[in-house]
Parts: sequence; structure tokens; C-alpha cells
Amino acid sequence: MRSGGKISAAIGVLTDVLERHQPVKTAMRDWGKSARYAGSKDRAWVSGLVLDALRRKNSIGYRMGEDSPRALVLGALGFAWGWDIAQIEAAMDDEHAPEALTAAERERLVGAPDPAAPAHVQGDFPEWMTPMMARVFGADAVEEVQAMAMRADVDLRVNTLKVDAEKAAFPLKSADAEPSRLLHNAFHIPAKDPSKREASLESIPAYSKGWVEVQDAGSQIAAAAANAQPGEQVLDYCSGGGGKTIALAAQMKGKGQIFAYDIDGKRLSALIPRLKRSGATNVQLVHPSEAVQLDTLTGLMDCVFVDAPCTGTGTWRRRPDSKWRIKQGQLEKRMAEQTQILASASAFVKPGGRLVFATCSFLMEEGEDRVEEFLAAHPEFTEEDAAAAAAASGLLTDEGANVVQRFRMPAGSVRLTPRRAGTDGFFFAVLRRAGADA
Ligand SMILES: C[S@@+](CC[C@H](N)C(=O)[O-])C[C@H]1O[C@@H](n2cnc3c(N)ncnc32)[C@H](O)[C@@H]1O
Repeated sequence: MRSGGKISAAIGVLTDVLERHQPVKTAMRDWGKSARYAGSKDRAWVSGLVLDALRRKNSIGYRMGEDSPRALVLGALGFAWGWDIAQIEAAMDDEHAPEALTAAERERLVGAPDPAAPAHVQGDFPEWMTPMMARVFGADAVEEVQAMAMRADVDLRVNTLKVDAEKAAFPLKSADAEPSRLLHNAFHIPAKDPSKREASLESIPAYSKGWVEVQDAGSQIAAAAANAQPGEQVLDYCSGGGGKTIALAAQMKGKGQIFAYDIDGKRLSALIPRLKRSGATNVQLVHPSEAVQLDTLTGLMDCVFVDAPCTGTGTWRRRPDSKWRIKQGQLEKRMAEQTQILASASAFVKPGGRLVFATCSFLMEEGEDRVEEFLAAHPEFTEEDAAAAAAASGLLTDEGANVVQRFRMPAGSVRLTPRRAGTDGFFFAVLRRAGADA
């Protein structure tokens, strides 16, 4: 496909996302069905442009003077992809391209950004979140959130149940993977340019053999804060897709027991093939219909890991459409769930054991606010240094340990962000239950 046709396609897909409220994946799939002539390279180009337009929807709309799908796509070409006006005009000179640029569009595309634009425009976040951004990031709010409008890198966790980092390195070269600067058993693939064809990760045998898992470095570091030891009893209380479960299994070198629980039985079942692929043999699934089985674990766990449901603000780089869908009411609902989940999960921690609370959100409302509230109601728990716990796992490089230490809050929890650490936004805290076994 030539660029003009792909620009038209991107406008169509973005229209479905913004006006028909479809997720990007669904809108792309529907377009792909109607455009059988489009190859994988064309699809990557179109979805890359749509995602970049969404990542910067406010700032592009502001500069273009309107936020129609057409304006956003043209603006993404100019301001995110760096196309000059001649390049855009040349692409529009095609029978499949949208109508030629208007004089007003041309003027907007060559105009400079307005340094006095409001914070939610410069930082590309929903306006109603302005007080929350100011609360968590202070004077750095715009820069912090701007970093969440960049494309995300891909991080891989080496599955040490199967292979070591040295052995995994060679086959990963073809995917341009380089050793992570933050974690020992991890690799990092810089964000791809969607206008270029790249080898897909899934086509690498090391991936299909279960040698590596795709897992953001922030998520890996949060899992490291559990510092799960071989032989321990661990409950992964919000196991979901199992990303943390298998990271915990690797920390425990297959020894001891992990109980994987989730309120959503379907998600839990999807974990079975993933566990098989990972070679983790010490994981027992606790289905929500088997409440009795869960009850037997009360007060017995060395560690309970709570990767709580949240707004997912920390993943805006990967799912920019979710940024514009989030509403105040959803945030409040997630906060109430987190409160309830922390209280329920804490009952499984044995005296002296630890409760790890993590969210892929950078909002204080889904981080330290929930921890403070929990501690006020559960004086038998005290907060520990989460950065030290992550470092004690031995999984962090010196640089990784320094980064985590730098972004540890006075009470002990850690908040990572794309700007601070190059990771997704992540919050994690370690809470210890008082007891003779501590
Ligand atoms: C952030 S996701 C977990 C992701 C997962 N730990 C991973 O690393 O792939 C949150 C999970 O919490 C589950 N959940 C929501 N409410 C819950 C509850 N009350 N009790 C247990 N799990 C719950 C959701 O079904 C969802 O799978």
C-alpha cells in the first residue's frame, strides 16, 4: 500500500476508536478484514500512526485547532513522525488518499507548539486528572506525563526455570534485544518504528520454547519486591494472566508452593498453558468456586502478592486509547476494590509474613493512599522498604537497585514511571505482619 491509502485507513480506524468507542485492536481487526490487500507491514504502519495520534491527542488537537480523526492523523504525521509539509502533501497526491490539505491545515502543520498551552494539553492527559497529576508529580507533571505519550520499549524476562541469561542472549539477537540495564535476567528491545518492517518476537524459537516472557521491567521489579524464597508458601491473590505468578515461581526456583487465585475463573484457566510453557511445576490454581480451598490458607502464607485491579494509567504508552476512556467513577470503583482486596488478602499472611501491594498505576489514589488506609485499619502490619526488598532478591543490577532506591518514598513504597526508570508506571509497597516468626 502507498502512504495515501494508509493515511485514509488510519483516519477510518481512528474514527472507529473515537466516535464508535471501539478498542484499537478491534478497529484494526475490522479494517484488516475489509482490506485483505494490506500486508503485515501496512497494518503495523496504520496501527502505529493511530496509536501515536492517540498518545498525543490533546496536544495534536490543540495545534491543529480541532480534534477530528483527520486532524489528529495529519498532526501525528507532522508532529509525532516528523514528516514535513512537502512529504505530507506528496502522500496526499494519490487516488486512495484523503482530500488534499486545506490552507488552514497547511498553516497549522507548520506552526510551532504553544508553550503556554494548559498542562493537560502539553502533557496529553484528561483535563479532570490535572489535580491528581499535580499532586503526584508536582512541577514535573507535564514532563512525567509527556514521557507516557512515547512508544513503549519491550522487556523480556528470562525464564530461569528453563535457561540462563547467557544462553538466552544469542537467539534474542535477531530481535535486537540487549541486556536490561535494570535487571540481571532480562532483555530490552527498544521501541520499534512502525513505518519499518521488523522481525516479530513470536517468530523467535527462544520465545516459543518458553525461554523468555514478555514482561515490562516495572512489573518484573514489582515482582522482585516479593523476594520469594525457595521453599516458601506464596499466594498470588490477583493472579490474572499469571505474569507475576511465573516470575514468583522462578524466584522460588520451583521449590515451595505458589497458590494462584483470581476472582475471574476464566483468566485463571488461561494460566494453565502459560504455566506449562514456563515449566513452573509448583503452582496450584485456586479457583474462585473453591472458596473452601482458599480458606484453608488463612494465616499460613509467607508472602501474599496483590497485583490489584487498577485504572492502568501506568500502561498508557501501550494502550493510549484507555487514557481517554478513563472516568472519575472508574477510578473510585478501583480504589474501593483495592481497599477490599487488601483487607481480604491480608488474612492469608502468617505472623511475620509479608503482603506486597502493586498497581500498574502512578496515581497516589491507587498507591500510598490505599496503603495508608490499610495500615490505619490493620495496626498489625507495618510498611517496610520496598526498594531494599527488591534489591535483596538479587534480581536487580546495581543500576536497577539505584533507580529503585531513588524513587522510594519516605514511607518505603516505590513509584516507577517511564520518565524515571524507562518502565511502565508502577507502584509497589511491602507490608510486614507482626509476629514471632518475623
Ligand atoms: C492487574 S490484574 C493482575 C495481573 C496479573 N497479576 C499478571 O501479572 O498478569 C488484576 C486481577 O485482579 C483480579 N481481581 C479483581 N477483583 C478481585 C478480587 N476481589 N479478588 C481477587 N482477584 C480480583 C482481576 O480479575 C485481574 O485478573
